[in-house]
Amino acid sequence: MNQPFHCGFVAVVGRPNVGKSTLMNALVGGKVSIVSRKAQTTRHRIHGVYTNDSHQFVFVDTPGFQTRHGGAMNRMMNRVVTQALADVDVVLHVIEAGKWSEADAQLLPLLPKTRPAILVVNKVDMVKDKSSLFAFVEKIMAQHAYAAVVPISAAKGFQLDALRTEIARHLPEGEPMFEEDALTDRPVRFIAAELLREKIFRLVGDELPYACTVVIEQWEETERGVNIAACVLVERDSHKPILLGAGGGHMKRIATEARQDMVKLLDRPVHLDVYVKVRKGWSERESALRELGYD
Ligand SMILES: Nc1nc2c(ncn2[C@@H]2O[C@H](COP(=O)(O)OP(=O)(O)OP(=O)(O)O)[C@@H](O)[C@H]2O)c(=O)[nH]1
Repeated sequence: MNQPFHCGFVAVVGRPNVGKSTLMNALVGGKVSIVSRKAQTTRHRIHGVYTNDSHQFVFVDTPGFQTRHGGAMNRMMNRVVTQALADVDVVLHVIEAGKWSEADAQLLPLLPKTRPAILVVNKVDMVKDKSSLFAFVEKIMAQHAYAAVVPISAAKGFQLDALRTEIARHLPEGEPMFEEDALTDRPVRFIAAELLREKIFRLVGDELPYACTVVIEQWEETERGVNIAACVLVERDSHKPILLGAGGGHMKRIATEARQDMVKLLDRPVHLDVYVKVRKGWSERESALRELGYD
């Protein structure tokens, strides 16, 4: 007799920069959520989907939970985290091996009491003395009734099968929700916008990316390929020249690298035009955020 199929939602939470996006991409096996060295590059809930013979895992990536900075943007981000946890089958609480901070502890009260949470200790490749991890993990396990603890390295692909097996134990019986080869339920144009935003994060100085968002203004599929017009919204007039760089050189490099990724994503030639517009105070106005698609 065939085994029943299992399918469920898996939330990935953790303070900024612990490696949530890297982990989700490694588990799903495709580039879905953007990865960057800077904190808080993920503003959206993103579903990544992984399907094998017996299980479908639907991953929910969340923004880094944080309380350090005020503002409408952060209130909204923390609300997204809470919402993401309310309706899932299992939660992965991702932390960094050997590093437990106040920001990690602040997530504990948000972990659902009625749903299993797995403590995922990432970046174990960075720890020389692995035996030191026992005492580290023990202290954290005492603070929440975790269903399991799995040490991993998302970047090196270490112990990912063990983690999948542990997650699978908590997925309920049910038919698959997505096509077998689906990576994400987000439209490709959203991912294309994220690819451009990722390049801004990688190539522009420290503060500016936090004041940027990307809106895809035009998306035209032709026989020759896809024509895309993207607009980068910035907070202040002074941001514009920084983003553009001397003679527009900076933006040219950002657009070139983003276009190369878009070609890979769409598997077709891409023509990309990028504009920069100033829209004052966009990150402070929740209504403006909604308008721009940050629900
Ligand atoms: N050494 C090591 N570095 C890792 C590992 N996993 C992730 N990283 C690095 O940690 C940094 C942050 O990774 P992200 O995946 O962007 O972290 P995140 O938690 O999604 O960050 P936010 O979007 O800010 O919440 C990146 O530079 C990754 O390359 C790992 O297993 N080992």
